[in-house]
Amino acid sequence: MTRTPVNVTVTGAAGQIGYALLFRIASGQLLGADVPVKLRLLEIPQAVKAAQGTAMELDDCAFPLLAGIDIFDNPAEGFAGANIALLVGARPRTKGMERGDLLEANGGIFGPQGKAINNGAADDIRVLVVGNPANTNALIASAAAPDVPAERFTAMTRLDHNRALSQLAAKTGTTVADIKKLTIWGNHSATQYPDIFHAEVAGKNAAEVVNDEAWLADTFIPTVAKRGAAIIEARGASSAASAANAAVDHVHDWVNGTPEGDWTSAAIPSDGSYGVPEGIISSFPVVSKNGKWEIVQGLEINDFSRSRIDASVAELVEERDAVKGLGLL
Ligand SMILES: NC(=O)c1ccc[n+]([C@@H]2O[C@H](COP(=O)([O-])OP(=O)(O)OC[C@H]3O[C@@H](n4cnc5c(N)ncnc54)[C@H](O)[C@@H]3O)[C@@H](O)[C@H]2O)c1
Ligand SMILES: O=C(O)C[C@H](O)C(=O)O
Repeated sequence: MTRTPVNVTVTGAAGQIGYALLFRIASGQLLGADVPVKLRLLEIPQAVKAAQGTAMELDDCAFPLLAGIDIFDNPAEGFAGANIALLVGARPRTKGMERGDLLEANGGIFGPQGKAINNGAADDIRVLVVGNPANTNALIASAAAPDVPAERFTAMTRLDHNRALSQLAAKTGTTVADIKKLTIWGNHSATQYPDIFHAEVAGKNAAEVVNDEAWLADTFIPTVAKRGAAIIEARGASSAASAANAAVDHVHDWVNGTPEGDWTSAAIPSDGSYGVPEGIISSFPVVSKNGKWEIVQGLEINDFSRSRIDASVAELVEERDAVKGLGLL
């Protein structure tokens, strides 16, 4: 093995997404079958022992691409030299907690982590925030890292994208491989807007194939947008393997590029495209070229889509203003 290993930092490594994610990274699915990785696991002190247990299991898999595992309980060490950072660990909402409390608690995590990334990560650092509220946590981390280009901070809506692919395939009697150019717009929350107006099913316009606006408004959109809650209800815990899978998809495509003739969805800093205020970390239709996300331009947005994009973006603006009010930006 001649290539220098890529340093991948994973926060919340002892959590349930961490458990589903680390083995996929170590097996080569994140970056490619010829790319060695070094894992840097960041946890809170109380969870370090559990992270050590996971590291023992990683060792026991004897992954040829896994060049090392280190475990840390402080961000400065955890992000030192990181090329890829997956920010999974977050403060979950607990009983009686208001939205503002949640944003503040997460500010206490993502602010210091952003600062540590700013001070110690590698120059080519790429950050994916998975921990909720993911878009705004990414904004907080980015604001704390003024020396890192804002475009390197992204949040995950790939799980929503994958959920939408599956729902549309089921409705149209096709497979996800037949579907292209689907988009998730806005926030990774119940206001998100899964858009099929530019999507294709086996080469035909998806909205025309479906031809059922009631299904779109009353079944498809709420099913995708509330899927996270439905999984919590069914499993008694939030999605883990599917979230880990989406994180692998996001980083894989960011680094290696999206397939020709298709696009995906990712929450990236807005450049003002499609009327989304500049700087907000919002989900868009994106392609990755030469290791950079680019927003797909020139799509016509109909009234049905416009009102839904605007509603989700308004929620992101509210979250941004709330964290600004808390002095986190
Ligand atoms: N964006 C998405 O699509 C998506 C999907 C599913 C879950 N999520 C979110 O991902 C997050 C993690 O989910 P999970 O099921 O793995 O949760 P979990 O509770 O099983 O694990 C979270 C882990 O994070 C750790 N942690 C907490 N604070 C930390 C800090 N400051 N530094 C490092 N580690 C820290 C905890 O000790 C814990 O081990 C949650 O916020 C969840 O809502 C997002
Ligand atoms: O953890 C959650 O609240 C749900 C999660 O974001 C999901 O979409 O599955």
